[in-house]
This record gives sequence, structure tokens and C-alpha cells, in this order.
Amino acid sequence: MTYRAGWIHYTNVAPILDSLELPPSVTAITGVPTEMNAALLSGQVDIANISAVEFIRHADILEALPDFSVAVLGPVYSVNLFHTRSLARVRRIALTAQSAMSVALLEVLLREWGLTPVLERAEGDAESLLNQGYDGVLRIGDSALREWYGVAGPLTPQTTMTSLPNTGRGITVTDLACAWFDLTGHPFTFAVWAYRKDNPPPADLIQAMREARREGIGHLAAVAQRHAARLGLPERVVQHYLWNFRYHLEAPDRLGLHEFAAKAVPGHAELTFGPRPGRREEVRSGQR
Ligand SMILES: C=C(O[C@@H]1C=C(C(=O)O)C=C[C@H]1O)C(=O)O
Repeated sequence: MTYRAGWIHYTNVAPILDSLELPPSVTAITGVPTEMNAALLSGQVDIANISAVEFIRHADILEALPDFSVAVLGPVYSVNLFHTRSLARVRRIALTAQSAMSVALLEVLLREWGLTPVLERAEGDAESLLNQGYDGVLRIGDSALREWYGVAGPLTPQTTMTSLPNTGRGITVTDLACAWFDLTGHPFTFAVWAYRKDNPPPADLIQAMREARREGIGHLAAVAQRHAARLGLPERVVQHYLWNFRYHLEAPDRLGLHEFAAKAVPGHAELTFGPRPGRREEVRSGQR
């Protein structure tokens, strides 16, 4: 029987997906996070990299792969609140309909900061929404990365990649993953690869994903070069963006995930993960 996958194919997943050769029994569609969340929950696909908050909300029926994540420790550069006043004075924030995770994260952060701006769904790029009466705009993914660079760039040869700018053109960019780190000291896990508990993925798909990730991470400069050209961004910016991600759902990423779950979805069902790869398999697939 065919096993159906749904991939969020933002640039941050390129190190896993670009080299992925699907086994013959697997088909795949692609879309933005809210589309893939819905596709998994409606049964249109059997596995998807979904917004982690949807995994938490549906932890009673979903399980996640034990060693795949899109997570960061500190800034992410592509989950951005663009604002024209100081955070404490922001009154009206436009939210993208593409994202479940960043909206949930923003709600947690606003609560922790004691702020209560109006949140509204509105599509468009950050600058035009800021010109339409919003003083805050939440954006994610490739367009958010490009818009951050539009505000903070261009980088000079002297810019060190450890202190990238976050202001320009009268706009400040608050990186929500960085704000999460400031609050908790933990990584933020944006996405996990989830499937229904009664329908786990075939072993050859998981194996292919692990091989593709090893290939992608092993050739990150080439992945960055390809996507920098597509995004119209400098190669070193995209390379920095990509190597910054944590793709293996390691213990700190799980810690961050559980901490977020407790804050965002109190009373959620226990989070469950598939079995970790066995030692033999790890050695065979070249992982440590
Ligand atoms: C960090 C990002 O992660 C993505 C953001 C998601 C969301 O906001 O719902 C979902 C999946 C992630 O891959 C991003 O695309 O900017």
C-alpha cells in the first residue's frame, strides 16, 4: 500500500529533504505548515513535518519520529515579529495564516511579558502591513528570512555572524526563538515529523530520511549555495541560517518541547515518540 507524506518545504528543511529519495511505496505532497498540519489531521497524508504545537494538541493520536526536528538554540532568523514601536507599546499585530507554531509561541511570550496587543490574521509582507496601520507583523519561513535581511542587511565584510543586526529602516525585528531562549535558556522546537500512532512510517522511509539528512548536513555549503541563489540572499547568510538548526530532536530539544507544551497546552496528553534507532542500525547508517 502507498504511504503518503506531506512536507513543509521551507529552506530550513532543505538539508533533510533536498537529497531525499523516496522509497517506491511512498508519495509526497508539499505545502506551508498550516496546510500540512491539516493534511495530517484529516488523513490526507500519513506523515508530515508539522508545527510542534499541533503535535502537542493531538498527542492522544499522534506520535513523532524520535530523532527528527527543526529546532534552534537562540536566534532562528525566520520566525520574526517586525515592529515599529518598542514591544511594550505595540498595540496591533498582524499574524500570518501559514503558521500555527509561531502564533502559539507569540501568545506564550506575550503572556510572559504581560502584554495584550490585538492579534489579527492578515497576509502581506511586513513592510506593507506596517504601512497599513499594524505596528507589529509576525512572519515565518523563507519570506520572513528575506524580510529580516531587507531590514537588517546588507551585511558588511566586517559583520561577524555571531552578532547579526536586527534593526533598520525604522523597524526592529524580534526573533521569537531568541526571545524563547532568553526566557527559558532552552532550544525551541518548531517542527517534528508526526504520524498517527496506528500508522507508523515504513522503515525504508525513515532510513532514507536519515541518509538524506546526513548527505544534506555533510554538504551544507552546496545546499546553502543553491538556496541562496533561489532566495536572492548572500550565501554566507543562508549557510549561517542552515547550520544554526538542530535536526536530531536531541535531549535539549525535547526539553524545550516539553517546556513549551506545558506553557502552551496545559493538560495535554503525554508526548510519544517512536523507538530510537538501535545501536546496530546507527552503526550501519553511519550515525554516532
Ligand atoms: C523555523 C521555522 O519553522 C517552521 C515553522 C512552523 C510554524 O510556524 O508553524 C512549522 C514548521 C517549521 O518547519 C520557519 O519556517 O521559519
